[in-house]
Amino acid sequence: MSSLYIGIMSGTSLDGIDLVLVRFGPRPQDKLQPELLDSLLCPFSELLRQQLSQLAQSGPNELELMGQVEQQLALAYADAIKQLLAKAKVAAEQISAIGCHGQTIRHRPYAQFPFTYQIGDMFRLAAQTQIRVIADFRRKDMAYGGQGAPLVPAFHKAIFAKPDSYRAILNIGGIANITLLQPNMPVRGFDTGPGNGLMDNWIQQQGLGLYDKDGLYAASGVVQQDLLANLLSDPYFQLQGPKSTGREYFNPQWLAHKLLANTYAAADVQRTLTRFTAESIKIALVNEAIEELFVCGGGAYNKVLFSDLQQLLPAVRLQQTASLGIKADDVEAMAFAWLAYAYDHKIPGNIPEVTGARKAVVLGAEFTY
Ligand SMILES: Nc1ncnc2c1ncn2[C@@H]1O[C@H](COP(=O)(O)OP(=O)(O)OP(=O)(O)O)[C@@H](O)[C@H]1O
Ligand SMILES: CC(=O)N[C@H]1[C@@H]2OC[C@@H](O2)[C@@H](O)[C@@H]1O[C@H](C)C(=O)O
Repeated sequence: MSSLYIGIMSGTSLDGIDLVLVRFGPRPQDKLQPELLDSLLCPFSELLRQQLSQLAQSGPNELELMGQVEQQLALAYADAIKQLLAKAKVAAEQISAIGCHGQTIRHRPYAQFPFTYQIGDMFRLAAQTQIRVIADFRRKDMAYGGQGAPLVPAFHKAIFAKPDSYRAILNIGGIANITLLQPNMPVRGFDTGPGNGLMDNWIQQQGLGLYDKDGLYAASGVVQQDLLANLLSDPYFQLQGPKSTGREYFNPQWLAHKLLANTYAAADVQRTLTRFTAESIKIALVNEAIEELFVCGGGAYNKVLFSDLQQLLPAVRLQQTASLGIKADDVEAMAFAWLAYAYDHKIPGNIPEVTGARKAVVLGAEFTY
């Protein structure tokens, strides 16, 4: 019998909760394509968004705040799941499991004792929904010496790889990450650097909204070449993979440091940040003979960013993942539904060449109701 899974992703953009309902075939060895049945985006309340943003950086009273926010987040996830089930007209009993990423509030793969924290009380989520939850996907990879990220490459390989074409999948969320699906080669993948995160921060600081819809604000500015060169001079871009990063590094303080004593027009900064994301992705792909690049994550909708990427990668056919049947918004959440399915079928969820782990392992832990 086929089985239904729910995937939940709330990522570094802090825009809200992405959910999908997916049907998987009964036996992984049949390699049936998963069927995306429904999806939903539930924005965070302004208070929860602010609290999560606060927790993503060091500050006073963190532990107390984290305890409170973990519970609120679980309730927000549970509410979002109830909305999805009602929309899809599916009962909780029909769902095999929820695969939930949780909310990253700290990711320190380069610390003396590397660690990564994804919060959200998964027992509360299971109790509220009466559905078992598979979560905590990153820490086992880290326990085997990996970075704990990115994890989506195994899913990309399972559903997007082609034997005769060099495909790459680019996720542009708050942070951007790439998966390289080169025929007859181990899958590679890593975080390329900032995605929309710095652009979101900047437009928010100008009081012009939460993000630059379709890149319209960036389109009103001009790329400042000296600022662009300064941004690209960060050593992260020259590091070889495995590598991963987050908001603890590429954040408003990082940008403020780069802008020091300069008085660029605000729209020019937005335009330059957009170009910067595209240029940093180009650096990551410089020696790769990619034929097709599929873009997902909210950044796929930024028209200026998309056109910058196409201009910088003229030999590559650039498309959104929608052309492969999965909307840009749904890919990451679907990956977490797949990781829950992989847990249930004892399929490793990490790729050692990607994360740097010593071996491939089944990721996640089960939270029962
Ligand atoms: N129409 C649009 N135009 C421009 N940007 C958009 C549009 N829609 C979404 N975005 C951008 O996409 C972001 C959300 O992307 P997404 O949900 O993929 O990120 P995330 O999952 O939170 O991050 P990550 O993948 O790093 O964990 C928004 O914050 C915004 O910057
Ligand atoms: C620690 C963490 O939450 N990392 C996220 C983040 O958002 C994008 C990029 O940085 C990626 O490494 C990862 O998410 C995706 C889902 C991943 O693990 O593949």
